[in-house]
Amino acid sequence: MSEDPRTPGSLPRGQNNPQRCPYGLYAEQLSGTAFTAPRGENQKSWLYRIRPSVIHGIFKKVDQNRITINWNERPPNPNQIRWRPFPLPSTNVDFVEGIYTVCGAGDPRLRVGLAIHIYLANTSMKNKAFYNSDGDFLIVPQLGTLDIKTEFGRLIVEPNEICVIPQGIKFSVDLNGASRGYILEVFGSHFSLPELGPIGANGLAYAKHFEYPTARYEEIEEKYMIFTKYQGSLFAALQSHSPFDVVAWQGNYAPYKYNLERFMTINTVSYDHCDPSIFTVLTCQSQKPGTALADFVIFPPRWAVAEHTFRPPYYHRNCMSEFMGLIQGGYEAKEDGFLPGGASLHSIMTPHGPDSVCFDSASSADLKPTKIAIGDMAFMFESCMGLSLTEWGEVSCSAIDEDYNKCWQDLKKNFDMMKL
Ligand SMILES: O=C(O)Cc1cc(O)ccc1O
Ligand SMILES: [Fe+2]
Repeated sequence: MSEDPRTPGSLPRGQNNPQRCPYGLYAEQLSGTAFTAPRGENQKSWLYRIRPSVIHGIFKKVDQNRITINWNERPPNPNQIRWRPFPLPSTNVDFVEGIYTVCGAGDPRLRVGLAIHIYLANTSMKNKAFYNSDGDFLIVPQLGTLDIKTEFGRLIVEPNEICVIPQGIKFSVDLNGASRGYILEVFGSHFSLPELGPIGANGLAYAKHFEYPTARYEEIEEKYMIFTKYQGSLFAALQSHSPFDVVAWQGNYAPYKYNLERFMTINTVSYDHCDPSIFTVLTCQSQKPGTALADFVIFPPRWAVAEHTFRPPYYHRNCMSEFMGLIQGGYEAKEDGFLPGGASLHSIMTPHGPDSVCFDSASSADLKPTKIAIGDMAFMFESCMGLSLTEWGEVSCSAIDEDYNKCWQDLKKNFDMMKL
């Protein structure tokens, strides 16, 4: 619930849809779930705005090949994939012009699936707004601050913070220089906090630490270009006023941000390695109980105290897809090659795990309590879907590390049947 402080009393009292709204505003509902979704999942907001959203010109398709849902651009590739830091643009590029789809699966028309994008930009969006008709964006900035104007108010999101802009909500991004980051897009359902089970009522990400914007309208009678991603293609329509004209809003469907440093990390205090689901910040559930269409998981700074344990991530084959990125610092399973602004993809059943340097050092490390470096922040998008790489992701991004697979090849045979 939020009112622009310049217009007190702008939220109607006692009802959503008065015959005449305060200050001559228009009432508009934004539905984020079906009208009839169960109460616990139902999401909607009421916006009180200077003009209703419907006053816009005709949408025309934008000619571009960066954003896609064509998962057949490349043949399937079961190899381990690693990207060096994605190169920043050398010309002026704004946030929407700088989004490139790397991989994904499913179809926004069926409301099932996801896409992973990288943004590489350096210029503010001028009289432009974007909304995603296909699903929610979870944005992970790695370089540069995102100053995001949304219909619901302003969100300033820095590296080590994330934000979620749900389906349909218009936003515009101002940048203060070179900017790079990751976007997890989910089609068809929304992000929620994971269940805590035996952890109890406290732990992981606290609901109270999610920050929502305050209504802030602008009254600008100038040409605005409204972009939307609709069924995987980009469209643009012109209108003669700012879409950021919401004076007040109420409801539970709104953008938000979260500072990853607030995460209350839980892990072993005895022995062995917890599965990385213990670090889930947000989850977007599939239809299958307990199985995520996409989890957003972080690897935050923490104490490692496990006794008689190989502490780094175990060697692994997974029925899920694992896409990883690095915001800053390093990652415990890879001594080098996995760099801030880069990424890796370990697809369904593709073996992965610590590189040989990491294996050797962790197998003989002195197991005193150690702090996994302050400032490290790796993350994972984990999905039950098999992901297809795009042409950009596999070829034209020019960031593929062709030597990635070599990092495991000199893992030695240590087996000795005489030595227990
Ligand atoms: O590095 C990875 O692949 C992610 C990962 C981390 C971990 O601690 C355990 C399993 C796992 O897949
Ligand atoms: Fe894994």
